[in-house]
Amino acid sequence: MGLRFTVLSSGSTGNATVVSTDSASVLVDVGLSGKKIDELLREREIAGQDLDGIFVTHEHSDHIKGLGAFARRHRLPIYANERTWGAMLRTIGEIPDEQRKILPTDSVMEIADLRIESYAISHDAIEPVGYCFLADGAKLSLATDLGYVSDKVMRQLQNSDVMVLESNHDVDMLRMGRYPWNIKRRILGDTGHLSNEAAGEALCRLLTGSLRRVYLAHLSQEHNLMDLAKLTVNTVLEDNGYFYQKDEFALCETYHDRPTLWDVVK
Ligand SMILES: Nc1ccn([C@@H]2O[C@H](COP(=O)(O)O)[C@@H](O)[C@H]2O)c(=O)n1
Repeated sequence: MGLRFTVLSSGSTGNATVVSTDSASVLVDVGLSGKKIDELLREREIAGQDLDGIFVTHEHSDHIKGLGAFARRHRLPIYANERTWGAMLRTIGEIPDEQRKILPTDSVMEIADLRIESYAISHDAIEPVGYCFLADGAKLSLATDLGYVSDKVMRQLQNSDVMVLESNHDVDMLRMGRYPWNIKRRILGDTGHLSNEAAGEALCRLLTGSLRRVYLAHLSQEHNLMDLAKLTVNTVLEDNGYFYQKDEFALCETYHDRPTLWDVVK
């Protein structure tokens, strides 16, 4: 079946994504309780102990809430860079040495036929990363929790077939919303979260030959709506002269309260 994935949950209430090939299966982040992740995996006919490892993007609780319990229960290796390990150790509890794996930022590793590339992103965590997954000539890129898309990130995301891209908020809804000003400033800043417009602008530079689907992710439940996110991204694309046919490219949804269907990347 080739490279495939399901976003189990997306948003500030918890993030987790499964990426699989016929020979490897990994989880990116465990932002829900270990019990809930097991339940969602079962729904997708995956057993926790069959995973080959967990890749951590950063230490914020919506990405590591269930990490310790889940990894210990299934004796899974956890991959993160050294500074992220340092930042999350006190919250995830004791992890046996054999499960602690250091994956430096901007490095590449392979598990069976799955190639995993980590890349640095701009977010207010100690050393946050995104991941690209490649197998069978297909590329899936995960890009959430980033304040802006740097040229380096842009180069990393090039030639993706499918992307999971942050579209956190509508700027006007956020500005008028009830969050305290310091949190609004954080979200809008360079180490915060991508707005719908910023996601659209990034896509203008990424909508090249191979990109077929983009899953809008990490939507705020306070300051966004899926239809608004899609409309804004499409408007930015059209304003910049990017028009596409429905059979060429699609904007897809992720959810905070249910998994996406399996997507076979290519
Ligand atoms: N009281 C709050 C609410 C949210 N945050 C952080 O803001 C970011 C965006 O959150 P959404 O739920 O609106 O997507 C996210 O990083 C939250 O953790 C906060 O710090 N305090």
